[in-house]
Amino acid sequence: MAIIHNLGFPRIGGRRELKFALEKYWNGEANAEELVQAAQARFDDNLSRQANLDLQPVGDFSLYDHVLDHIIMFGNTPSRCKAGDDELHQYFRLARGRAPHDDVEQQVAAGEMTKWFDTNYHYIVPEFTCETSFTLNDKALIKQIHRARSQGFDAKPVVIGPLTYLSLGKAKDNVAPLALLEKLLPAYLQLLRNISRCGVEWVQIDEPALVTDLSSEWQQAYHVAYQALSQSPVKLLLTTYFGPLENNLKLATQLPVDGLHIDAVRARHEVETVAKELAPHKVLSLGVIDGRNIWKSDLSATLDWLEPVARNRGNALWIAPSCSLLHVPVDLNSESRMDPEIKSWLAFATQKLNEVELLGIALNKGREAVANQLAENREALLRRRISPRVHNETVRQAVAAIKPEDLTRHSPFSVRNQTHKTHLDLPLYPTTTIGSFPQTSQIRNLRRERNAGTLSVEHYNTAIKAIIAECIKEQEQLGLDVLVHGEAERNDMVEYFGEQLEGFVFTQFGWVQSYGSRCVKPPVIYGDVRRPHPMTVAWAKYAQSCTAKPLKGMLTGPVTILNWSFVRDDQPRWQTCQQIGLAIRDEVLDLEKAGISMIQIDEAALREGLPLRKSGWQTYLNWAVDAFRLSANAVKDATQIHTHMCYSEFNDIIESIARLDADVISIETSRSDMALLDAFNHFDYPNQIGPGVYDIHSPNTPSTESMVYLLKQAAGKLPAQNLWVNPDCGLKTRRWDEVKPALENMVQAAKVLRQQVAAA
Ligand SMILES: Nc1nc2c(c(=O)[nH]1)N[C@@H](CNc1ccc(C(=O)N[C@@H](CCC(=O)N[C@@H](CCC(=O)N[C@@H](CCC(=O)O)C(=O)O)C(=O)O)C(=O)O)cc1)CN2
Ligand code: MET
Ligand SMILES: [Zn+2]
Repeated sequence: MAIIHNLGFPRIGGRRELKFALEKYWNGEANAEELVQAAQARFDDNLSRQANLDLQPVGDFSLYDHVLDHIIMFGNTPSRCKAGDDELHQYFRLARGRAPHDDVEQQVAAGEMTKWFDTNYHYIVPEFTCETSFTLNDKALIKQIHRARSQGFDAKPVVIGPLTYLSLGKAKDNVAPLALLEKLLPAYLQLLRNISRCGVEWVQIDEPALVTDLSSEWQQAYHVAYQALSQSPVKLLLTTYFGPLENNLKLATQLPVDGLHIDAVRARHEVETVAKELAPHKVLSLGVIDGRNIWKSDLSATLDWLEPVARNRGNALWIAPSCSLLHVPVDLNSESRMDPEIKSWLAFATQKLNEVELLGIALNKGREAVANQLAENREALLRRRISPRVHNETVRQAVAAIKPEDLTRHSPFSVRNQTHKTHLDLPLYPTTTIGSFPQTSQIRNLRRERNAGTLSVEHYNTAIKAIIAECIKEQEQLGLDVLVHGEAERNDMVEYFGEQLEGFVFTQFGWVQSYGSRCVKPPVIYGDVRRPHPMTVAWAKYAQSCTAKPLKGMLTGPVTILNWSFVRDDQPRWQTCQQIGLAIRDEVLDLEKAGISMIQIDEAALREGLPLRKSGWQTYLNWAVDAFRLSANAVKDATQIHTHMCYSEFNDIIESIARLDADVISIETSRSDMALLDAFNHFDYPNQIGPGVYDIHSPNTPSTESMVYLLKQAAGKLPAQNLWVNPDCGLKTRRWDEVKPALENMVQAAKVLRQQVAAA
């Protein structure tokens, strides 16, 4: 009998119930008890949606972030967050720099956030020092296990494994995270003992780091760790996902655990080898349904290869989605407005579990038992394959006509830079922002009413124009040098473009958690991409008409649109990216024609698209950078191209960053004390850079002094005439009463630096 299970379920809720509960709590509109109640309702609902599985994951649920939960669980909370002993307050201080009702003295620097492997999910980075020690505090997890079991579920706790946990963290001094393993293992062993006492048989221990490049030291540490954990009274399912094991395959199959889960979507080619290497008494869990995309699986094709594996493995075969379903929306059935043809090609989390269930029945009872469902599935896939809506000959021809010179600016940067100096008339340390200004509830309500049809498009547009005019006025009053229109008309920097491009569909409720309470609705790219009409030109023109200062046109780049969408799986990603690149190129040229002299093309997701293994990097970077260049480089010398990237660890890809050849790049650096600029320094990066001087993810106000300090650091690493002054990222998640004092201080910081240069 094959066992069916799941690795994790989205926790934010199909209607983002958890988001709204969190934000109410943070704003003081709800108390802790109400927050906990809302969270329990989500927890219960998630379990009931997984009732048909043999085992239900527990511990995948989290109030904010599951890595943060582990930081708390292992007593790894940084001391700055510990004022008072309220654990929930400590939790949110580390998450976002403050707890509800914290006064200024209690506010702290939030924990650094970074991307969870190659996803658009962000986790809070564990902090390690030589002093770090671990004390187990597993109340929260144990409570969840009891809650699930008391409702009759066969709870399978999900825990991040010790080595992945250590590899996710960051050393705050010269400690080597691996040196902490010895101190960490007793806490893990105690945790597993406590879990066992709840009556649990299996624990899913996640080690996705096993699909990344590991040094021999780290490989060796896996032996040490799992030898120690083999004393655990519960059975361990060592769980890997997001890619093939490659040179870690032998290691993973030999560790003394009771079972191994592999991503049989991204590592389909390793299934037979793993099945052979893994001792026959061990459980082999195959992640056969793609947890990273929203297409229906080809169930019959899966069964074709799965049945022989199942026959050989007997009772020791489990099946599941490839990874946690955190990265896909909850339920396709909520999409009442979606084109029915396209909808029939898709599966969200709930539907994916249904697919796992069907495969389980087919394996256990024979395909006849689900013959109708299999036939329906085949039919849907066939219709998708032959649908005329997927192919567009005009797009194919435009792509075929791309010439190498289309990717290159007319003149090199040094020449363009001179032109910009004469045309743009900017001070030293020019100040600007990254694009978005607060997305107030007024803006969101306008959009909701427009979507509901209770507000006409004209009225909506008029209202948004007024907001843009107001935003421009605020920026002028703040004394910023280069203005933006503020992105009020955009629901999201990717979805907004997806809604206007052919080849995309968008959802109503396809929410995916990005970090904490923040969600995105990734659009679905199902066909060839074409831009039927300009997407941003009218707004940019209007905004420029409101001011004599230069205004940056604001676009999202092809790589970021690709990486933050659900992408078609019937052609290589680079081809889709190239098509998007052409669409954005058209938009760039239309903006230029409309008199916009600075155009920012955000590539926030360039880095996160890197394959997990270094061996795949160069190929990706080649086509990704080319797609950006295709979109950006048709402009005249006089036009200044900006780009923006957040979470910018650039040391290892600086050559590709330089090859983008953007005139100005703004990057996230404030949480890392400008250390990220070293790459630009060592490389002698010639173009201009705006290192972010304050962290926009925290509601706290940055002081002028803190920003002067950071700018001086920057000026020590790069020539002052190349530096811009801007926040780390867009301001859409902040309130105006947070943004105004922060930008006031930022403009002041630039003035201080200019005065110091003048005095020198
Ligand atoms: N795609 C993407 N990925 C990204 C980023 C990004 O900006 N986009 N940035 C980084 C992550 N940062 C992020 C920062 C902010 C938000 C964010 O603010 N998301 C919004 C949703 C944005 C959205 O689509 N809003 C819609 C829906 C509005 C809405 O909720 N309407 C309510 C009205 C109530 C209200 O919000 O006041 C309703 O219909 O009930 C709109 O503006 O139209 C949120 O969670 O709140 C997400 C990610 C990295 N990955
Ligand atoms: N222009 C965008 C903004 O300011 C860039 C955000 S990068 C996640 O919101
Ligand atoms: Zn950003």
